[in-house]
Amino acid sequence: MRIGVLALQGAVAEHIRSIELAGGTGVAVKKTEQLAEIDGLIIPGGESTTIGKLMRKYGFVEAIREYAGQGKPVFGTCAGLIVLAERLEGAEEPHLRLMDMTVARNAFGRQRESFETDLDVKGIDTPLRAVFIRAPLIKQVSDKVDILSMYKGEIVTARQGNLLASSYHPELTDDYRLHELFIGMAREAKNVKAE
Ligand SMILES: NC(=O)CC[C@H](N)C(=O)O
Repeated sequence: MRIGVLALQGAVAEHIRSIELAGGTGVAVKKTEQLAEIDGLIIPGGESTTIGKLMRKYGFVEAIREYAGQGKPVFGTCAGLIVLAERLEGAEEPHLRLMDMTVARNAFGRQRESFETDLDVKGIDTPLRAVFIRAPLIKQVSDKVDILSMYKGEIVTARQGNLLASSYHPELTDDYRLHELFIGMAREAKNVKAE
């Protein structure tokens, strides 16, 4: 499976490394035309305001909405999760408005800016190592969204059909099982299309 990583800003090389560890081929996506050549897209962590601005500038908002609308898988991690949300808490403008959830940015406060933990994730048999960095939280989801993991009573991993989102960085450890799960989603989407 060829998995693209949106390469406008953020942790791009790290995601490509995890994709390759998980048995896929990682591609840095800098132009909208490249979406036609990939089986799934990851929107990395970084700074959602910057990623959102650059997405608008280079035509990615419409292009990714169309890509996801065709049933192709999209995975947002940390800032990427913020970018996927239908609603953001406060007065902030949402970006792609693809996943039916409300997200709070920088939800852990200053005292817990960054930390690592082991998370139980639906579909992964033993706890996943997760790195949280100025992480967002999913505050509310509609019934279209499947909750895959919680941390201290808060939602940190979710899936809505072909869309996957994590509050944390799954690409900063050697535990690439969430990438494996996403590659499985890409394989599934491709098979459905081929039938
Ligand atoms: N690690 C991250 O991606 C941090 C997200 C960042 N705090 C934001 O609001 O966009």
